[in-house]
Amino acid sequence: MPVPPPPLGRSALHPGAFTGTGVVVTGGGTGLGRAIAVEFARLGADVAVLSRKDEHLRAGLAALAEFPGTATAHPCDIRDPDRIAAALDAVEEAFGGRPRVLVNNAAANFPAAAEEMSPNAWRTVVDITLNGTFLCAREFARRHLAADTPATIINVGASYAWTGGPGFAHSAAAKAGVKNLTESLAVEWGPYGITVNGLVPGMFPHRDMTADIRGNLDRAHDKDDRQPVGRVGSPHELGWAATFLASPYAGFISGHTLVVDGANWQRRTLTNPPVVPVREQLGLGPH
Ligand SMILES: CCCCCCCCCCC/C=C/C(=O)SCCNC(=O)CCNC(=O)[C@H](O)C(C)(C)COP(=O)(O)OP(=O)(O)OC[C@H]1O[C@@H](n2cnc3c(N)ncnc32)[C@H](O)[C@@H]1OP(=O)(O)O
Ligand SMILES: NC(=O)C1=CN([C@@H]2O[C@H](COP(=O)(O)OP(=O)(O)OC[C@H]3O[C@@H](n4cnc5c(N)ncnc54)[C@H](OP(=O)(O)O)[C@@H]3O)[C@@H](O)[C@H]2O)C=CC1
Repeated sequence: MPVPPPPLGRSALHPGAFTGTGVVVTGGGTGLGRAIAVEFARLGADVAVLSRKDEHLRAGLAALAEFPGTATAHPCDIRDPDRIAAALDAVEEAFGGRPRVLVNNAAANFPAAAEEMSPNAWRTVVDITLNGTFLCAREFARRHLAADTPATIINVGASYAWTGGPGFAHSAAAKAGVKNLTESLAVEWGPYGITVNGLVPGMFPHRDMTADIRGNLDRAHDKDDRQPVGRVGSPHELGWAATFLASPYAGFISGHTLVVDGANWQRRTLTNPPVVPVREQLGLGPH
């Protein structure tokens, strides 16, 4: 029997747990990033949203408006190290100090058969998802290393980092890189008080999903029944996991990637459903 989560608005951590703490969420104006930003704000954090599009920056600010902490939003393409540095300067000015938490949530993805993918399509997804994550982590950590202040980084991943992602070869390879990067950085920066963890969402439908990913998911009308725990996730559950990982109660957790997916990715048998070639899944004709 599926067990529903506590409702939106509840939290395991105590009210005010993040009061006075600055949190940066890349891609925090939409979908899961916004849900993560909101759960930090609910616990009193000052929250900064970084993303490219004005409409997403405004959506992030609107979602954060009801909470007491400072909310700020800054245009930034995470592929550009100079723009990341400028955005973090602006965040520090808005907060009156360095943010202690970075959530590397922004990513890029679209379904494509590997043989149809243009070199630029591959580069774009890897550049945003893996290189952008590294560049944000690097700039954020350099500031804390220079100031000798503790910090925590959460890198949002995907479970096809372990399994491969047919139809999403670029994103799966980039997310595998993100998981591996998480492990390297946790060891490199641990001695300086910086923890680095990964956070992997499973099936969390939300209204900001890009049309082609939603289109793929919408083909299954019984999504709850397809999850081992009998239901899909609610975005605020991912926010709870992020706030836990950034809390003092997770201070001894570093280099770990936490999968929040109701055990869906471990669901394999020797007789999986019949193989449907990716071209067929994507509605492409023969080669
Ligand atoms: C088949 C099985 C179905 C199973 C379904 C399960 C799916 C689960 C997956 C869950 C795991 C991960 C999820 C996510 O990561 S969700 C996050 C997705 N969100 C976003 O991607 C938001 C941001 N995205 C974007 O901004 C754009 O979509 C883009 C990634 C394209 C980046 O924008 P940018 O402006 O920088 O790039 P361009 O538009 O200039 O495009 C660059 C090249 O990429 C080619 N391209 C773009 N879209 C497609 C497409 N849909 N198909 C093929 N190629 C594409 C584009 O043509 C450019 O290449 P060229 O210059 O060679 O033309
Ligand atoms: N939805 C799901 O079921 C799953 C999601 N994930 C992961 O969860 C995270 C959030 O996904 P989700 O909320 O669904 O996706 P969304 O498409 O809603 O959000 C992606 C965000 O990334 C931002 N972004 C994209 N490119 C850049 C860039 N170059 N610079 C700055 N910001 C950028 C976008 O903002 P803007 O366009 O304004 O730049 C957008 O807000 C991602 O890391 C994704 O890979 C993993 C597994 C499953």
